[in-house]
Amino acid sequence: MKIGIADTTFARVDMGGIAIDEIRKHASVGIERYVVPGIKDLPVACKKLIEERGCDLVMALGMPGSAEKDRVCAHEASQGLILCQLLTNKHIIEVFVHEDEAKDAKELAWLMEQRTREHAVNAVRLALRPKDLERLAGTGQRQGFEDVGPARP
Ligand SMILES: Cc1nc2c(=O)[nH]c(=O)nc-2n(C[C@H](O)[C@H](O)[C@H](O)CO)c1C
Repeated sequence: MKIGIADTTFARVDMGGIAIDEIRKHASVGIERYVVPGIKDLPVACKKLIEERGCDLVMALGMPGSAEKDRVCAHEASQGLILCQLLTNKHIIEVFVHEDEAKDAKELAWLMEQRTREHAVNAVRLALRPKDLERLAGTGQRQGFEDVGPARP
């Protein structure tokens, strides 16, 4: 089992390093890292991690900025990542933290780390322990900020 980590230099936090640190706490798997300039470069990095470097699942980590052009960029990158999943039949866990989700740089750093770590656990579950995800179905999990919990009638 090999997990790929694709991340960017545009991000203001070392999301790839954090993801690798978290994965190593939960599983003994091979890890391949591929760093690109920005989120629009992630789809091909993921495809290469899967097709050329033998990854079974990839995490795509990035930080869209707060300008309108960055939001468009994030949407385009997401579409590329979805297409890559369909072309390769492998999961890509997209971990995007929009810069304006946080009120300041301190909260941004916290959110980027928290969301990355929680999705790294999801990546391990998806790759190795799918039953763990089944147990969490419908429980209102969120990555980063608080879970919202299940809705009750
Ligand atoms: C406008 C823009 N916004 C972002 C962004 O919010 N986050 C990010 O990671 N990268 C951005 N980029 C860079 C592109 O994703 C890409 O790296 C370049 O267009 C080079 O292919 C661009 C060009």
